[in-house]
Amino acid sequence: ENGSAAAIPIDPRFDIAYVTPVTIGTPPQTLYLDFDTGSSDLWVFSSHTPESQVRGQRIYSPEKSSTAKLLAGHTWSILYGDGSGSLGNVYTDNFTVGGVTVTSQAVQTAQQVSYSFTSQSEIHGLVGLGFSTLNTVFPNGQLTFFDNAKSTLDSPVFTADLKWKKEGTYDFGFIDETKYTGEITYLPVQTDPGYWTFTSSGYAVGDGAFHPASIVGIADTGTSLTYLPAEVVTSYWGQVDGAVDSDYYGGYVFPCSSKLPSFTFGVGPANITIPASYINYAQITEGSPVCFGGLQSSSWLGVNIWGDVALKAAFVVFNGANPPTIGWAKK
Ligand SMILES: O=C(NC1CCCCC1)N[C@H]1[C@H](O)[C@@H](N2CCCCC2)[C@@H]2OC[C@H]1O2
Repeated sequence: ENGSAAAIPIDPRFDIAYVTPVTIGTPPQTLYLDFDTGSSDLWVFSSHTPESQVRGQRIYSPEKSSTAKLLAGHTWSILYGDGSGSLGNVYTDNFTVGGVTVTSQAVQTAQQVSYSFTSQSEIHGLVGLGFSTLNTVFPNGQLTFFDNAKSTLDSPVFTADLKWKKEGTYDFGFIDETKYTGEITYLPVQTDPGYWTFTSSGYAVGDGAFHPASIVGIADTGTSLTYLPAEVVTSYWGQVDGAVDSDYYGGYVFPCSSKLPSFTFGVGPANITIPASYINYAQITEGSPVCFGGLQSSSWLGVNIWGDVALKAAFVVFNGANPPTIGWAKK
């Protein structure tokens, strides 16, 4: 059975993250979760989360679900690249997204969440869509929703059609031809250690010359911005009046009034162009004349990350066949 579900920006001002409605248990409990191709744990705020750490989030209460089963002796603990994290225990239960149901999905219930989760009332947990090798459940790692659902889908794929300051969609099991233009270019995926890792064929700043290069990076729906090698982002921000790489603000900032070029990245023989407006990410604080860039350096990270700023410029196919591939199309 295929499915389709909304990807809703959690903030009307800028795209920090996108959440998608899911139902868990019997009778169904609806939560809004952050679908994250950069991790592989499905965890939720729950009746096990201390009240002091819950601030407006919906919670999953396994004790109210007739189909919930404790996965005895299993725990989990995850730390994300931004320093946020959570930990807890594990149930299995019915899990449905956009009409696709997995009847015994591992649902990781949070017993602790870090402050950045507590402070985001719109995110009620995460659905990891990375490879199941990254799952942190101990002693037995659990399968992602996609890995569990794959065999029931017409095709072992899911697609991301994220949008700038608008609601997009995640589709499961099929490729909706109305959501993109031209051809989809498929690239090989390196599945070790478990991210959707691919190699971009280069970049161009605005209308400038295309620079062939091999940029190895991960496609990460759970990361707001895009992080690329220093020489790439330096050449981009060098074209923006007043742009500086600020230790104070933790990245490239620029005068909100400055004109930004677009950014094009290669996908095989094709390319995707990120409009300048997507790279004018957000004012430092409400009303500030200082703006924070959507393109930042990955030099401190050790990995290049194609986050939402890049993904929302494309229609992206996460093909879970053997071997997996990733498809990119203009839209
Ligand atoms: O840590 C990363 N990415 C890193 C960013 C820095 C550079 C390395 C990658 N992604 C996380 C994201 O920040 C979290 N956040 C929660 C609060 C609202 C915004 C989303 C959310 O939880 C896990 C995942 O998504």
